[in-house]
Parts: sequence; C-alpha cells; structure tokens
Amino acid sequence: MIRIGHGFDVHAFAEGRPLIIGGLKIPHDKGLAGHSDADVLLHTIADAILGALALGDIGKFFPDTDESFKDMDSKVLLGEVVEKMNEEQYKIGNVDAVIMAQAPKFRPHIDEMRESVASILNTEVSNVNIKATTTEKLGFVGRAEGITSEAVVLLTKMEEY
Ligand SMILES: Nc1ccn([C@@H]2O[C@H](COP(=O)(O)O)[C@@H](O)[C@H]2O)c(=O)n1
Ligand SMILES: C[C@@]1(CO)OP(=O)(O)OP(=O)(O)OC[C@H]1O
Repeated sequence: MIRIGHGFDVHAFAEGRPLIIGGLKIPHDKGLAGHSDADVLLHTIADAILGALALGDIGKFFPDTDESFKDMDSKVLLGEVVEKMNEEQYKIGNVDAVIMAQAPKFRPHIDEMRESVASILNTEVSNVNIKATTTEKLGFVGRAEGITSEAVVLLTKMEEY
C-alpha cells in the first residue's frame, strides 16, 4: 500500500531572525517570520506527510494561536508528524522538495540539509531529494520578500510480520 502527499508553505523574510531551513542555520542577512522558527522546508514536508495520511495540516496539530509553539524548533514538529505516520503503520518511501528563493544560494548546503531531513524522517539520505530555484526575480520570491517551498512524499505501508 502506498500513499502520496503534497506540501506547500510560504514565510516572509524578517530582519533580526536566523534563517533556519531544513533544520540548518543558513548564513544570510535575515531570517523568516513565523510563530515557530519558520523552517519553511520542514513545514512543507510535515504537511506533505499529513496530506498523504489524510490527517489535515500542521496548523491543525500546531496552531499558531498556541503560545507553547512560539519559536518552536520545527525539527520537533516534523518529528511528531513522523510519530503519527508510524502510528498509522507508514514509513517514508521518498521525498522530493523544492525551495524557491532569490537568495541565499542553497546549493552549498543541500547535502547537509538532505542528511538533516533524512535523520528526522528516520530514512536513508537516498530517499530525500532537495532542490532550489530562484524565480528569476519574478513575484514575491523574486523580489526577495520571502521563501516558499513545495514537496511531494510517497509513504509505504510497514511490513506486517
Ligand atoms: N536560492 C537558490 C536558487 C537556486 N540555486 C541553484 O542555482 C540553480 C539555478 O537556479 P535558477 O533559478 O537560476 O534556475 C538551481 O538549479 C540551484 O541548483 C540555489 O542553490 N539556491
Ligand atoms: C508552525 C506554526 C506553529 O508554530 O507556526 P508558523 O511558524 O507561523 O508556521 P506556518 O507554516 O505558518 O503554520 C503552522 C503554524 O501553526
């Protein structure tokens, strides 16, 4: 049994915050605004997993009106979503994600990011692909107002013994 899910998220740039993407602190002159640490990539992957399981989205489980999630580490958020996935007897088949940002350049960080994401998802690095693209200076991404990302995940049912 396999299930597919899609995730999408957007966060605006904000001065005076670190840029956290894929669980890594990426050197840049600004970070992203959010109730949590605003890790747009981990939110996208969490939403894709919840989507595959027809469980809703991260706002349902981690509402931004709840003060206990203020400045939350999104690695913890995604870890809790992985626990839900395991409770449903599913594991990661593979993940393919794209980060859309005019800057910074993510290419130098992609391999470390894949390792970080694979570790949270409890899967092999070869099951995690992360891409980055600009939008050729078009739209809110192109004007460097924020970062958006999209992901698809394939989940596979755990073997029953
Ligand atoms: N924030 C980004 C954007 C892009 N890259 C890498 O550059 C390649 C070319 O990007 P274009 O938007 O000009 O097509 C892209 O394939 C990525 O490898 C990046 O590292 N960080
Ligand atoms: C993660 C949560 C919760 O801290 O906050 P944000 O960092 O604002 O992220 P978003 O992707 O807008 O939605 C989920 C939120 O409930």
